[in-house]
Amino acid sequence: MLDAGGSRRNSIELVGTKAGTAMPAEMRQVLNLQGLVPAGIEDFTKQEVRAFRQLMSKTSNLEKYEFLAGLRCISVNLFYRLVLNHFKEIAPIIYTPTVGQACLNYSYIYPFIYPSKTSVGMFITLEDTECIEAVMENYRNSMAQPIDPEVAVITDGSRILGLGDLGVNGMAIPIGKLQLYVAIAGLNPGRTLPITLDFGTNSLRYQNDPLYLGTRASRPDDEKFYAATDTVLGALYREFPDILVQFEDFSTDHAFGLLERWRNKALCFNDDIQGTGCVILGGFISAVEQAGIPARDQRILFVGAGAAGTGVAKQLVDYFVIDHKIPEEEAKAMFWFVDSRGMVTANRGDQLAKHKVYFARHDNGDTQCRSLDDAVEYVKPTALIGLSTVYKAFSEGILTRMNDLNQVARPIIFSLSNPETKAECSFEEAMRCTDNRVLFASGTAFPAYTIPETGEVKIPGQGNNMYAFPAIGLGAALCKPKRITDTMLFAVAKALANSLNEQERSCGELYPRIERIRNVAAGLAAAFITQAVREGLAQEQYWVQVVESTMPEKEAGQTAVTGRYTKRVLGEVKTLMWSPASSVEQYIVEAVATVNPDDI
Ligand SMILES: O=C([O-])CC(=O)C(=O)O
Ligand SMILES: [Mg+2]
Repeated sequence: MLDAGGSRRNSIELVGTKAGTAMPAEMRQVLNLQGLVPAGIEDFTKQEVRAFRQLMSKTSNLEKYEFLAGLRCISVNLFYRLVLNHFKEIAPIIYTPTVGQACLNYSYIYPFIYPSKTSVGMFITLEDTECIEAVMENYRNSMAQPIDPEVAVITDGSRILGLGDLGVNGMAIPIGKLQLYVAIAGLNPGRTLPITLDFGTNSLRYQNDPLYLGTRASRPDDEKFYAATDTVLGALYREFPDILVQFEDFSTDHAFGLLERWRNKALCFNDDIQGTGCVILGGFISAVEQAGIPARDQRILFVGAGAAGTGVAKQLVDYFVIDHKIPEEEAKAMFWFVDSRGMVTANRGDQLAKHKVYFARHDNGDTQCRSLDDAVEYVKPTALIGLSTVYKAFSEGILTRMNDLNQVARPIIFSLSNPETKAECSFEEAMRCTDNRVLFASGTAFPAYTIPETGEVKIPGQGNNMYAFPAIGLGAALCKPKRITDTMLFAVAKALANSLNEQERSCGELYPRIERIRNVAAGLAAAFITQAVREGLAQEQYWVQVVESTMPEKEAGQTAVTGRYTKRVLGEVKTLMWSPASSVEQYIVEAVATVNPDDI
């Protein structure tokens, strides 16, 4: 007879690598399945080929998303095998940009799953916060494997990508982010925990939608919001003391508020402020190096002054201060902001939100630029960074003007808003309007562009935080720092800029190619760990020893950390972690290792 734990184990194996048509004859016999499955006994590879064919036969990306979500409920292993072997094709489905559509439709496409078998994650209402320990316990009991989650991605759905308040429908975001943790950082799926705080939505459309899955109420005021999130986070850290919490897609004020409240007392970071900041800084460093003018001559105009915008700009200021020895006031003066009311100045006559004050211009005299066109004329920027969620905010006129203004240096244009329907401009537009001279990065994935005259194929940089968060999470999961500091994130950004290979650099690219993302993430995680040890914040003794024994030669240290990690994964904790640096074959070896036919 099987106890509860036994039947849980059983369900893992049935969805494991020997499931369905891959089940060996003996297993079919034991389970009395003769005559109930086709005769062919296949290997996992064939199942994968069939699944990929079925995926590709779907006509829309949303259908592909639904297919993959369903597949994941049936076979976690097959799902991840597909994701890993076809990462380039599948990442834009399970993640940006299709995940945006998935969020908009989440209440319609919610898969029919049985949470007692395959938990999607936690949906926590305000009422649930009153019995939060029971919620944690329920989650623990629902897990397929009796292991603690290592990373939680948490949202309240109040600012999903650039799509606004989507309430509980935002759950597709933590799910997608954590799938990338598995695919890029090698985390065990069972160690990932998506959480949506279903505290209501201010969208009347959803409140009145009969199929809406969440709480039909307006959002609580700040006092209630912070009290409830404190309750949830407190319980989460009590239940899983080592867990890393990634805050995701909270509205701007709460994004800053939660980060301030928690960053110094627990292991957490905000992906939209710090993760995005890291990636943009990494790409920006590469762009500044390739632009053709001294770094201190950059004039940087930010369009959009929300959480992401000012967070990113602060990190860029640090870069100029630390790497180029420019005094902070001078570095700050290299930045201008435009928001919905025009250029952000100290004297434009409105009460500036707290996070904008640092960057408000004081040197504009009577000039107030109300439009982006005016600001471009006034600032004469060398770099234009869009985090505005205003679709096509970078008009052809603005892009052409950037080209005219930057005939000596190559213009830097980052169109970072997400998803594509919010992007400030496309790669193609930026290329066409700048005689193909642009140094470009975007938040969403744009297709490659073929220069008509030469036939040369150019690849746009995807300045998406997926280059950072899996690496930060992996680094944190391994060395368990007491907290995450700005300097640790700075180390990740620098490592990202340094990760470009010769070929990528010579093509004017700003980010490593997506095909290399697993190896790149391992290097970034190593940089994170090295810095955490340097700051005395790493708690996992093993890592402290490894890193300290290789300091101060940073490069050598990084290699050593990555190498030891692989060894550790395969040797000591193989069922708990999958190596980010390992090949797909090794990954599969790990997956197979979790299957134990004797338990059936
Ligand atoms: O999810 C993404 O692609 C990037 C991101 O964090 C956001 O736009 O909020
Ligand atoms: Mg986000």
